[in-house]
Amino acid sequence: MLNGWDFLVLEHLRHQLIVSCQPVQNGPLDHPEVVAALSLAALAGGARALRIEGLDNLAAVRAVTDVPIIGLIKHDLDDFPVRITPFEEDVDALVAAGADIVAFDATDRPRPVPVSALLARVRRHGKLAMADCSNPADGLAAAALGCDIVGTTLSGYTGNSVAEGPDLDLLRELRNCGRFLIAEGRYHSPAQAAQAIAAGAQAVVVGSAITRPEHITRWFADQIADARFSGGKAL
Ligand SMILES: CC(=O)N[C@H](C=O)[C@@H](O)[C@H](O)[C@H](O)COP(=O)(O)O
Repeated sequence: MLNGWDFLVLEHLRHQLIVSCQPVQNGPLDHPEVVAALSLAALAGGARALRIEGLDNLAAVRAVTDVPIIGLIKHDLDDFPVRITPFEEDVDALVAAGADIVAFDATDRPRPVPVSALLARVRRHGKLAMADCSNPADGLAAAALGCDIVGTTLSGYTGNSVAEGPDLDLLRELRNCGRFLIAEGRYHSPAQAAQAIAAGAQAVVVGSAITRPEHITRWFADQIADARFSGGKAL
């Protein structure tokens, strides 16, 4: 059962845009002050909330805005494939740095700490829990455990290659999961974000298409290269 404040946070996000401000790692934008600036730019454009990775970035963004922040920490672990907020200590640190919502990997993959323990830790802090899922089974399991938010974040990222396009079918399969459903992952155009809402999402997270100019530039460059060589002959 949501408390009054959490209910208000989710109502604030209903059918709204959330922008993930996660610069390309070690790229020219990968600095807390730049993440804070990207966040303010996203809010100026109509984002209702932000998704921020890393404690320094989170603290820098918390210092400039009161909007809801989904916080996460990515680790590259030697022994486990899960990356997003795998440890209870990560939850504590994210809350201390200002996260309102804590996102963690909720896929059915080997992990150092069970999803239930991460959820319990988020609960202990009185914050909202977002389960980053990859398929219907993950989403339904996270919903049954009591995660407040189910996200499609990890669809297409648990196999050997990254899928093309957003997973609208997963939204359709989870639209009745009974939790606040967030579309996330490869929403690269406003039209696709609108399709997510039509497919049952209650909010949409967009990252790369807004805050990773390296990726956006590559999409343009690749399309132009395709046009240059279309039909097998150079223009
Ligand atoms: C798979 C994974 O680690 N996803 C991460 C989760 O926080 C981010 O790298 C993504 O940028 C984010 O999910 C937004 O997605 P997109 O950038 O496609 O709009």
